[in-house]
Amino acid sequence: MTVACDRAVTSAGVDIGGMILETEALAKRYRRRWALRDCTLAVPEGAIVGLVGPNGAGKTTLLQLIVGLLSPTAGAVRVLGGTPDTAMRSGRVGFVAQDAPTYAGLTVAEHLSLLGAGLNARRWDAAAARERADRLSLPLRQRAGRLSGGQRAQLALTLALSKRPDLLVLDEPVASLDPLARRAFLDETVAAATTTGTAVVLSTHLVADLAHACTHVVVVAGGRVRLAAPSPDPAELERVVLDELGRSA
Ligand SMILES: Nc1ncnc2c1ncn2[C@@H]1O[C@H](COP(=O)(O)OP(=O)(O)OP(=O)(O)O)[C@@H](O)[C@H]1O
Repeated sequence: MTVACDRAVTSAGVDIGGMILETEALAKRYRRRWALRDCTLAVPEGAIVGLVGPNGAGKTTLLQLIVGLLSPTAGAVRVLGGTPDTAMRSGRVGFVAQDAPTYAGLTVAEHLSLLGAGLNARRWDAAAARERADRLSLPLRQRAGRLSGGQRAQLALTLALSKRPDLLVLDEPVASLDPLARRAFLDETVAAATTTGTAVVLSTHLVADLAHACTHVVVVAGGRVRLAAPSPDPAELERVVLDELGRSA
């Protein structure tokens, strides 16, 4: 499916130079089953794209193609003008997977000191990482394996945000956060997009979150993009998304 809208998504064949992320007829098949088909998107600097769709729709598949954890069966994905692998190696992409992986044997402080600086020393904002960890009362001396699910997610998000990435890719980042933490995290995401131009692609089942933070919404169902458009008015968003999902059910 090729879709068009003013900023985040353009038609195939249109000059979309300068985009942080582009996918062109991107597709992934597992054996005989297509998990994602014909996905064409273009995401510019500063856009926050909310990816929504039912279980098994293809959201994680799309995000993993973007960060190079999966290879396309067909089509192409370009991140920061190059391949996902090159972009990931550059340290300019922050990625938090669905299960917010951390190193169980390392403490919070060790994550911040060893991993953070190791990811990309030039961009790593150690002060911001420490300030965020303190603000969230993450226990610095505790091993990640002993953190709660929400604390582990917050640690992974702290690492990703403090890299000051050009692209932030988040697979259900707020699922395990309490409501206040969710709202605060979304505010931080908006701040990163507006102040440093970070482009964000995040999947969520919480449509209300899209209204709060996202500039664009992409609805995926059955492995196909059903809607890709600027976020409608917050009051309208839930109805638009549910209508689209209802049509594709
Ligand atoms: N490794 C795999 N092998 C075979 N099929 C897979 C594999 N990973 C995902 N799939 C299938 O691909 C489809 C899309 O899965 P995906 O995980 O991308 O969905 P999702 O939208 O992220 O779902 P959820 O909201 O439940 O996390 C599903 O039908 C799933 O069963």
